[in-house]
Amino acid sequence: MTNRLELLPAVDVRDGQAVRLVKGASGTETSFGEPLAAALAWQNAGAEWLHLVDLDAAFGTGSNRDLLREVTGRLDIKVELSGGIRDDESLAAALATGCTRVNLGTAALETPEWVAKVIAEHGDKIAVGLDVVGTTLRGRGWTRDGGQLYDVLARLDSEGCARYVVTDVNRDGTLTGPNLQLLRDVCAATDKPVVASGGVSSLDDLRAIATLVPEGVEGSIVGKALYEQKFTLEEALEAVSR
Ligand SMILES: O=C(O)c1ccccc1N[C@@H]1O[C@H](COP(=O)(O)O)[C@@H](O)[C@H]1O
Repeated sequence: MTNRLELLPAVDVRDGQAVRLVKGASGTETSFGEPLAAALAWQNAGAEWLHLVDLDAAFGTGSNRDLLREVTGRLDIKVELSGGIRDDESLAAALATGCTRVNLGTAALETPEWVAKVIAEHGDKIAVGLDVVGTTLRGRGWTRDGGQLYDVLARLDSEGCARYVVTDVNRDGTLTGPNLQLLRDVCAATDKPVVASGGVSSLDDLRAIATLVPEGVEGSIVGKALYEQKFTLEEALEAVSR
């Protein structure tokens, strides 16, 4: 595990556009233009990772698969690919993009046997997104309850899941700060690295998340704060470099 907090700028794609949502709610989209342009901007600003999400696939309203494959193929940086990866076919397509890892959400709640199988087959190419309201997991575009956080975490740990992407749904896209207690609690419950997601609004938020690196937080996704220019990616990378 690295000592420096990794930053993963997010490019969430809906209907071919880079968007940000509020609390993951469909219909709250603000559009930020071409996904490839956004991704290349983060790469050019020094990003080592991109968190790339097919929101239509997550919501079940369509697919941006070809576009996400093109974006991933055009980047030199590591890509965490997410949204709608729920079976052998969608997993094979996601991995074939050349992404560094995929992030599974709904599947971990609805098809646990399949997730155990792909964890065994693909190791650290598989992360699981634990998207929570309180301690209740949400799936299907964060519209349905899907079990209890610590029960599912214990199950996935026992199956060898390599990493968790933990999102506080009620903070996501709100610029209200990360849920540090949730991150601490998840880190206390697992030895596996945790990527924080949801709520980052300032460089101080990133510095606060960085204090949790010794507890197991490996990285942080940054979305709306970058798009709304609360700080630049260069400033963010500098803030977590010390
Ligand atoms: O990132 C979002 O804003 C988001 C909002 C609503 C639903 C999903 C969202 N993001 C990503 O989608 C995966 C889950 O996709 P699936 O359930 O596997 O199809 C989730 O982990 C987030 O990374």
